[in-house]
Amino acid sequence: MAEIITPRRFVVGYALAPKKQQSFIQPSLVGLARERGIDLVAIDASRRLADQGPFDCVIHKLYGEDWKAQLEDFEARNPSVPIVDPPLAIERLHNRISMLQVVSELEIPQVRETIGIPSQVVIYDSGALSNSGVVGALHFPVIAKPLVADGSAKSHKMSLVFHRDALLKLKPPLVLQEFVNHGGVIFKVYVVGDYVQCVKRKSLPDVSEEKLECSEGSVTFSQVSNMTTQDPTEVEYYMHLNEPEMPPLSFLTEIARGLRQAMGLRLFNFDVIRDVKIGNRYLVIDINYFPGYAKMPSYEKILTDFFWNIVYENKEQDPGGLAVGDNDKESKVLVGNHR
Ligand SMILES: Nc1ncnc2c1ncn2[C@@H]1O[C@H](COP(=O)(O)OP(=O)(O)OP(=O)(O)O)[C@@H](O)[C@H]1O
Ligand SMILES: O=P(O)(O)O[C@H]1[C@H](OP(=O)(O)O)[C@@H](OP(=O)(O)O)[C@@H](O)[C@@H](O)[C@@H]1OP(=O)(O)O
Ligand SMILES: [Mg+2]
Ligand SMILES: [Mg+2]
Repeated sequence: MAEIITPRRFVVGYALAPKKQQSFIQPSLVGLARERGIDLVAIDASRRLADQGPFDCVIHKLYGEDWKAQLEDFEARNPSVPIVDPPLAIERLHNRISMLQVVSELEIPQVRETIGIPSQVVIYDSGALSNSGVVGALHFPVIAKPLVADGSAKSHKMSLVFHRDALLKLKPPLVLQEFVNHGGVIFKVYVVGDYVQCVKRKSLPDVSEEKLECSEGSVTFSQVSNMTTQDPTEVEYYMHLNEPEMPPLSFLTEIARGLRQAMGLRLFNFDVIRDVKIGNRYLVIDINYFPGYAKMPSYEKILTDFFWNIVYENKEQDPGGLAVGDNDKESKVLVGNHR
């Protein structure tokens, strides 16, 4: 009698905060993954991880020592199950200094375009805010960013500071980063393993020397690139978003590859601005772990391919089952507008 071989199914366990789960785990993603033999299963973070599963891969974006300990325990018991990504590697992105350090250390060809980070200083205590030795070399305006980037609303609250005296009311620990005029547009570069996609987003408008002189103190803002508006006066602004040229794809791909390797991370995005004074000078200003992928066109296919590659590569040698779907290992790059 002929033997019936049932295609092997894989389970990707996900541990995400409720808001992230709602935006990322869309029925369209769950459905496409299911068709390719991958079941996405929620992990209950309030229960012991090692008691859940079995999983062929774990993806996660949760903070705190408890969760880290859960992952360590799980890894010790299931050494062959990939955890995407290692908590230690993710932690580098929870501090805005260590986050950008890796950009300064990138070793990529910089022939026509160059990459760097804005000048910045870290401030641990209020005294340093009035210390010329610390803030004296900064060119204003500057952006004051909370040092810690832990996903809280507080960690996204920033101030654009026009003059030195306005620094005194800020609450350390923070990073003072020079504001670089960049034409009001940022490029968000999404990385999913080998895959790279760049979208344009709204940013803060440029600050002219005249505006700097007549502006007082500072203004606060939060997550400006995620803001949508109904205001008709901004319609014109949005139309201009289509105008700026994208950075060259090959250049962004090189940066993405360099960052991926240096950080040991597969799921992240980075924000890039182009210095208006030096047209081919690009600056990385932010790197985010497991960003809002659902805002990326075709995210379902991109993420399903990613999961498939991980579980298939891991189980290729496994005699216990037969995998389904196609294994597309090619690195892809796509450029488009924010949907
Ligand atoms: N050095 C800079 N020069 C000019 N604009 C900047 C600079 N740093 C930040 N910005 C602007 O401020 C916004 C917020 O900064 P940043 O990306 O560091 O914050 P975030 O809260 O971590 O953002 P995200 O929501 O992407 O995590 C940027 O999207 C950009 O519009
Ligand atoms: O949902 P989360 O809480 O993870 O929010 C992340 C948000 O994704 P979302 O669009 O799904 O809200 C990201 O947006 P894009 O860069 O893709 O625009 C970015 O703002 C991250 O910094 C946020 O992560 P956090 O820094 O707060 O940890
Ligand atoms: Mg950002
Ligand atoms: Mg960020």
